[in-house]
Amino acid sequence: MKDDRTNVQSSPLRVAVVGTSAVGKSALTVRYLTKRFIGEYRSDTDMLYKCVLQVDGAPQSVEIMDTSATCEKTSDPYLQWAEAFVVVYSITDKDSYKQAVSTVQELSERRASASVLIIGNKSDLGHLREVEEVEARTLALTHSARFSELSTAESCASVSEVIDNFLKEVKAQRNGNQNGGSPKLRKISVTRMLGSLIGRSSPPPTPMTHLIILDKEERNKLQTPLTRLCQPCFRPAHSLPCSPHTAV
Ligand SMILES: Nc1nc2c(ncn2[C@@H]2O[C@H](COP(=O)(O)OP(=O)(O)OP(=O)(O)O)[C@@H](O)[C@H]2O)c(=O)[nH]1
Repeated sequence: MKDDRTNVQSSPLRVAVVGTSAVGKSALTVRYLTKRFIGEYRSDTDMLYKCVLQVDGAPQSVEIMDTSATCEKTSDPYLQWAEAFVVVYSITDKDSYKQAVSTVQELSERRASASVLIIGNKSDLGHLREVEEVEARTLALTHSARFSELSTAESCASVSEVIDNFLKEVKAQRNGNQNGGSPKLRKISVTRMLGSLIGRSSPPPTPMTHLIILDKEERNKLQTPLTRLCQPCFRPAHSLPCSPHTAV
């Protein structure tokens, strides 16, 4: 389906970036969208980036949800919202890998048709390695997922290549086109600069790829009718709010 005014495919590719705290989800997302590596980010809220990318030769709306790991609750909202998942762990953190394994297994069971990319981040810290590459590669093979080990901090090119190719596959899968297309993607438009995702102590990057932050109204639109979400962590609140947050 196309929007005649913009010639942009109107139904966005929705990608959720998930993983435990401090594995580099925000760094990875912002690195991909802006080419910049920024050391510290706010970690108490989810960020939704809306942009238009050139995917496989055509402009394509893409929404990337950088999830916050502040509140360890069910991933249900993301399971329902996204059609593709980037599961991030740190090669220096075995627990983060265990959580990635659990997430990938859950995706296999509940979203079998979703595209999954597993990223082992922080490969520049090989001397602190706790997760062997072969482990994660085997996990990916077992679940028909993509896998890459990389350093968001050191290699912008790797981040771009891996996610570009992933988006191309997501789009191809949606279109039922198994042949894929050009791996070279180019960002062609953006909507708004986002400086607020960066911690107060960090200077804003300028210029940067323009992004949109997920505001409360937009966040609520992602909510299924029967699901109450904890605000701001955007995970379901059951009998109690997700401490220390307040249910909406
Ligand atoms: N050495 C190294 N550090 C990294 C890399 N990527 C991210 N970091 C650092 O890891 C820390 C956590 O990065 P974030 O992007 O905030 O991690 P996150 O997964 O979004 O964390 P939450 O918001 O808590 O869920 C920061 O200090 C980053 O600078 C990397 O490739 N190498």
